[in-house]
Amino acid sequence: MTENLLTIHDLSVELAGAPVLPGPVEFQLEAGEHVLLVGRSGSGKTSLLRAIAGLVAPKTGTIDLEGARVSGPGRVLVAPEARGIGYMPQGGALWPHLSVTKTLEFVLARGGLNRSGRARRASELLELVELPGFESRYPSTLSGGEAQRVALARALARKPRLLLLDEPLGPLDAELRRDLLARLGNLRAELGFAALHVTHDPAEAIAMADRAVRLEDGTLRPYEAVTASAR
Ligand SMILES: Nc1ncnc2c1ncn2[C@@H]1O[C@H](COP(=O)(O)OP(=O)(O)OP(=O)(O)O)[C@@H](O)[C@H]1O
Repeated sequence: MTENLLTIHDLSVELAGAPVLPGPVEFQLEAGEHVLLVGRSGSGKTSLLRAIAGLVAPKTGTIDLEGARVSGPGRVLVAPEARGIGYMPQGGALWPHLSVTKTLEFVLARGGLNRSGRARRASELLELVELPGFESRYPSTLSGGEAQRVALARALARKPRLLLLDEPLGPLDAELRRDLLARLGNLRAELGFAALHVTHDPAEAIAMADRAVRLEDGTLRPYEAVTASAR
């Protein structure tokens, strides 16, 4: 039996008076499901992820996680760090002044782990993304693919039930894209998180996804064309 993880109803988002996600967005995600999110540049994909993460309050509508209301009109009811959500923003957005280990430990500290627990979990995470030995490296010294893997480790640090991926393959070359997609698929099989995955190239990722949806004119629709043709 499938278990509902995320329910979005009548959602719209405004920023400084601009309708960044006009809505109304209706969406449901099952536990463990991997859904691709496509849409033109500026259609509001990042704004949708930020609303789900709790980084921005809805203008209208509601967001529920496992049946509990986490956002309502004008209100973030559950803080981002208490949602059990991992967020990999566009471009990775690593913190330039923190080493790889400090980056992971910072996130883990907010999850309440003590010092030795943080160190242990940080090294487990680096094993997971196959970057042991990178502990004291700074973002400016990492390749694009290494930086994406650190961003993935950071998003997974607190064992999220939902991973939000905003174009995780970014400007990577074809080989690195395949490598990161395979890594994501393996991690999901092992850890069981659900994923909402923004991509400009759904054909590339559809094999690992359960379905695709398209954001257009402020609302979400099934994206059958790619789902059907790529299978
Ligand atoms: N802080 C802001 N203030 C005003 N408008 C904004 C702000 N942030 C984003 N927008 C606008 O909101 C719309 C949606 O932006 P969003 O980043 O959600 O789109 P997107 O679908 O993720 O785009 P892309 O594929 O290019 O990343 C865009 O028209 C953008 O210019």
